[in-house]
Amino acid sequence: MDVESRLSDLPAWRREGDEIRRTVEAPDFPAAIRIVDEIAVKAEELNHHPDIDIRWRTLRLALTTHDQGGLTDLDFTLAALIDDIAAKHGA
Ligand SMILES: C[C@H](O)[C@H](O)[C@H]1CNC2=NC(N)=NC(=O)C2=N1
Repeated sequence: MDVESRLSDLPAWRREGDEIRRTVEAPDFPAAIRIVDEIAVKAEELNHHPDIDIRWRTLRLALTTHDQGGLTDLDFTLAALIDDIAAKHGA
């Protein structure tokens, strides 16, 4: 897996060890929760779940594939979906 080349298509994400991470700044707290709610739907569809830290309107998201011991295609697929959801909510 060429992580750096996959990340070049996802400029909001950066690698931190075995994870990729991004911050999402929502317009307000309700929007942040709506973003989390939509991410939850995709996470269930993919059976792949981000770590999410919610602080007022700031979300910190981390993706990795624990059961494969590192980053996989699923992490980059979910990252792109999260970007779409965030953009749709003005984040
Ligand atoms: C049993 C089930 O497939 C695993 O627990 C899945 C669920 N969602 C997951 N999500 C993430 N991010 N990493 C995993 O390794 C993972 N494993």
